[in-house]
Amino acid sequence: MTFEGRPNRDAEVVLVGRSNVGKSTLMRELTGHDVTTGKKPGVTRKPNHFDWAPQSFMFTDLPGFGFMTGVEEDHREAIKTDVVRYVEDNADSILAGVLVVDGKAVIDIIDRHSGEGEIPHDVEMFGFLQDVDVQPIVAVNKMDKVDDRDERLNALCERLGLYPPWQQWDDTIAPITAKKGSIEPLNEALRSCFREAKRDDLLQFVK
Ligand SMILES: Nc1nc2c(ncn2[C@@H]2O[C@H](COP(=O)(O)OP(=O)(O)OP(=O)(O)O)[C@@H](O)[C@H]2O)c(=O)[nH]1
Ligand SMILES: [Mg+2]
Repeated sequence: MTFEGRPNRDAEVVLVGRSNVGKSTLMRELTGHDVTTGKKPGVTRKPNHFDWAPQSFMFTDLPGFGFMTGVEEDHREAIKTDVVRYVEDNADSILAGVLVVDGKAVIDIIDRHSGEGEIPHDVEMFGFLQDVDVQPIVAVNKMDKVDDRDERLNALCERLGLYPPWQQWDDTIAPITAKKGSIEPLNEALRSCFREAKRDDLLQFVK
């Protein structure tokens, strides 16, 4: 099963990340569209596309990978494979891959999965985006729950192979609180990405 029914757009920003990190909540903030969000992981099972006819641009909220209650291991792997394939197949039109992480939990999750021969999902996805030449932007969400902000963000940089301090990566590391609509660092990173790609026509899509 691969995702079907992708609208034909020549510029796209995708949201990827583990389940329950707040991708759909962020999507709602970015687009102003009502998106289904939920307390239970695994709410989004298929890509949600948000486009603006007649402009050839869309945001796509991809299903979460990683742990989901009530979802079999096989199915979880299948979702991840589909997400990877989606990004590979459409890499030419994807300007940025927004990797959404839970700022409170991400370090523990990465460290727990950093065993021998194991690459944590988030680290793997970050590297994968770079491999397929899609600009990675890490939206570090749920910052409202984080009190040691700088330490957290520096630790995340280290895990992703970026030299701290995090402040020098403001095109890549965007601390946000999607739930409260506080996403300006991400908007700024997206604007910078669009300018870099000589797509100033897309600036209208990030407030
Ligand atoms: N504290 C806090 N909670 C948030 C924030 N953003 C989202 N949440 C909550 O996190 C939960 C999951 O949000 P979703 O947007 O459904 O997460 P998702 O990544 O789309 O989840 P899947 O569709 O399962 O992959 C919800 O209970 C949200 O209210 C935030 O900035 N701060
Ligand atoms: Mg979702």
